[in-house]
Amino acid sequence: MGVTTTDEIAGTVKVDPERVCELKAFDDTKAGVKGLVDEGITKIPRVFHHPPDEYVKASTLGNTEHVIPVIDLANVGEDPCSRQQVIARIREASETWGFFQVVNHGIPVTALEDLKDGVRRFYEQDTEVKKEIYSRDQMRPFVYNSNFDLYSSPALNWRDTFMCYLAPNPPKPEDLPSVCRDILLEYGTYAMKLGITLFELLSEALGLHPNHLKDIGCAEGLLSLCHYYPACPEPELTMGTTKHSDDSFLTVLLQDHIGGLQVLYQNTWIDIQPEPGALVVNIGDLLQLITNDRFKSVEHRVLANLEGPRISVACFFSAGIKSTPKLYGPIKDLVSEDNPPKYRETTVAEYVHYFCERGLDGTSALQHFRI
Ligand SMILES: O=C(O)CCC(=O)C(=O)O
Ligand SMILES: [Fe+2]
Repeated sequence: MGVTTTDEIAGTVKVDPERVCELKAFDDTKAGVKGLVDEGITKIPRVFHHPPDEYVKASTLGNTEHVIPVIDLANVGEDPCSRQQVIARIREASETWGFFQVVNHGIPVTALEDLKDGVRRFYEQDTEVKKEIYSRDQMRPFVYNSNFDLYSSPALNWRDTFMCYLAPNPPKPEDLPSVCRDILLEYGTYAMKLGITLFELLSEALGLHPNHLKDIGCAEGLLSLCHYYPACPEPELTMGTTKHSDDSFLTVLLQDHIGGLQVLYQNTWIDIQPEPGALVVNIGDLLQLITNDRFKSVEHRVLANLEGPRISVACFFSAGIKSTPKLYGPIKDLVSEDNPPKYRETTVAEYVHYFCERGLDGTSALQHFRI
């Protein structure tokens, strides 16, 4: 993994030793972005500066016409008529926005609140306790650090994150911090159940057998990322999360009331308004790949905010990446002579490795796999 920055004049990529020192000094504090805020800084370090963005914000256009759909899953199990309506809305959202929100999704609202509280408790515990576990060792069952792509991305994000795999092998309770252990494991069980329901509905939306996506392993692996976006003294200079699409098949995201999550639609940033009790669902790159571009993995980002901290939990459904040598390419039933495969086959491990090595640089990893 190289340490690079873009030389704007020559348009080439070069190593900047001063920047490398700044990155290392920040990493060595092991206190993350929250540590900077706790110190009381009023100007953000230059490694967090992002170039100005080229797209328009819908909110600045006064545009209320673009609203990501909120879909009620209350009766999908019992009533065939409402199931068909839900499937139609999911199909439309997945083909256009790549995003929708769900309510009455089966996860109790108390569990969502408990999870956000647990994540907050983790970040707001004593810094010395957190320093002990701050690490970039991806082999650990629980990995806490700031900016997974610290040494490869062109600009840092105003965000700290911890991650753990909740499936196929849930972590041992003793491998998780006691402040959020029980709720993380409980949420993992709920998220998996919801994921299976969503893959059934998505399979039907594609005209496939309801079990198709589950049977090919789309829900085998579940990775959770728990983000903490501290309040930022200069939010207009940086980003909470750089523009990216997800490397999963599907992502289920819990966001709090602060807002700042935006989706790119026709060169315009559309806000995903926080909806109490709702979960945000988005199509990932791997689902776009196996549906041969029918479902869209859409770029999104998170703005830095003045009022934070903002807390979110993203659950990524993928194959069990460490184990499976299985190849994924466009599903045979979805291709034809008129619609030939647009992607070569890949393993999930290869895809995720390529995605993570590049870091969030604002471009899509999918292009690399296009035929
Ligand atoms: O924090 C959020 O709302 C989104 C995070 C995200 O996009 C991700 O983890 O991939
Ligand atoms: Fe994402």
